[in-house]
Amino acid sequence: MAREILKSLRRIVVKVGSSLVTNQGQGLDHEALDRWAEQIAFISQMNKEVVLVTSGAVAEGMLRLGWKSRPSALYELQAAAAVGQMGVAQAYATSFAKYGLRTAQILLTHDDLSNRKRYLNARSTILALLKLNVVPIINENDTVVFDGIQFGDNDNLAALVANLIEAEVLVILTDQAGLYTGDPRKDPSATLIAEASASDPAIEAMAGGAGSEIGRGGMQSKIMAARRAARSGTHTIIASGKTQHALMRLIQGEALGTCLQADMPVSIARKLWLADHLQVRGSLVLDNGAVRALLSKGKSLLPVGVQEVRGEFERGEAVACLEVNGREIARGLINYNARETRRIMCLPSGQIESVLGYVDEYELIHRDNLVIL
Ligand SMILES: Nc1ncnc2c1ncn2[C@@H]1O[C@H](COP(=O)(O)OP(=O)(O)O)[C@@H](O)[C@H]1O
Ligand SMILES: N[C@@H](CCC(=O)OP(=O)(O)O)C(=O)O
Repeated sequence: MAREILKSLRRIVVKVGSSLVTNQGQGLDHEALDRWAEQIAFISQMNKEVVLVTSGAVAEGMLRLGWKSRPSALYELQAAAAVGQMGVAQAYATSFAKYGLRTAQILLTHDDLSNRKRYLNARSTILALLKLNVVPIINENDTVVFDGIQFGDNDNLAALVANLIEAEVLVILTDQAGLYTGDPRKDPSATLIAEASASDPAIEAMAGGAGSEIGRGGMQSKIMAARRAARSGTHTIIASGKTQHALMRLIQGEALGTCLQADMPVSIARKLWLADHLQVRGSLVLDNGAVRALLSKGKSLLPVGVQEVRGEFERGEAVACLEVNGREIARGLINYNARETRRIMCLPSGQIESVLGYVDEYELIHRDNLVIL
């Protein structure tokens, strides 16, 4: 059962929406932030990695600028978000420091994650922060979005982040106990769904979207996010952030909220995605040792095992890995462009810096970004 994974999971993305982090859209609810920090600190102590996706920039900006109602012009929303994001970062740093944790601010757009080079950089940065035991606090980079700052955007962003870092679970906390058979604000007889497949078309019909008074992104954007997360093997739990210690209780296996299950585990989903979606831009001819390391030991590909580089490609693009006889054995996202790869091939990783003057990564293709064919 998908919920079982909560007890053994390694990495989790938690998304808290506007309805939970703001005081009715005016400023941040600092006590609520303290409660998230306390719960995330509890989870980190269990050796699990947590990434927090949070809204609140526009609401905090409105308070700081003395604006009573949410503006409709995009440039005004963006200005408010720019003012408010200072407060979001500051407030989370303060709340987490109470529990001995450091935080980092990451502002992303959907475009960043569809660009392969930026995708790899965002991924490396977040994974490095997690290794350093720093909690990444993510929001949309509202300054540069061009299609509006919309309620529900962060549901989608949280799903993209879950895909980016291969989180096993995405928890979307909101103001309802989970997904109901209908919008509980309008239909008092609606009942809570405990579990469903994220790809079940019936759940979309239950979810209210734009038009409901408070939930402008509503459940619909959460279902879309769950569906997107499931494509990379991530299960989604939608639960109430108002329930006391909801996160701690979920992580200990309590059946709160709605669990929307992915049909396959993260590892397999990622490999399928890599195999299906990557247009190969070039190829690497490997020596026998590297072929063995990839095929039988599940290792990353190091520059030392590459004998020849064919074609032109940029960092983050897909390349094929060939045996000396030309047979393709794997493909993956490469950490260096073709020029750099030609300079560092056949060399031990310790020499990358002296040859190039910098090191992006010690692996040419990390095993997480590699699919064996
Ligand atoms: N089937 C449903 N089950 C639960 N809530 C629903 C459903 N359909 C619509 N909603 C609405 O979605 C709202 C939550 O979405 P939203 O306000 O966008 O939250 P957040 O700010 O946490 O992202 C609920 O308050 C509820 O009114
Ligand atoms: N990025 C914006 C808000 C995006 C948004 O409202 O998302 P959500 O909380 O999912 O409805 C902010 O920080 O104010």
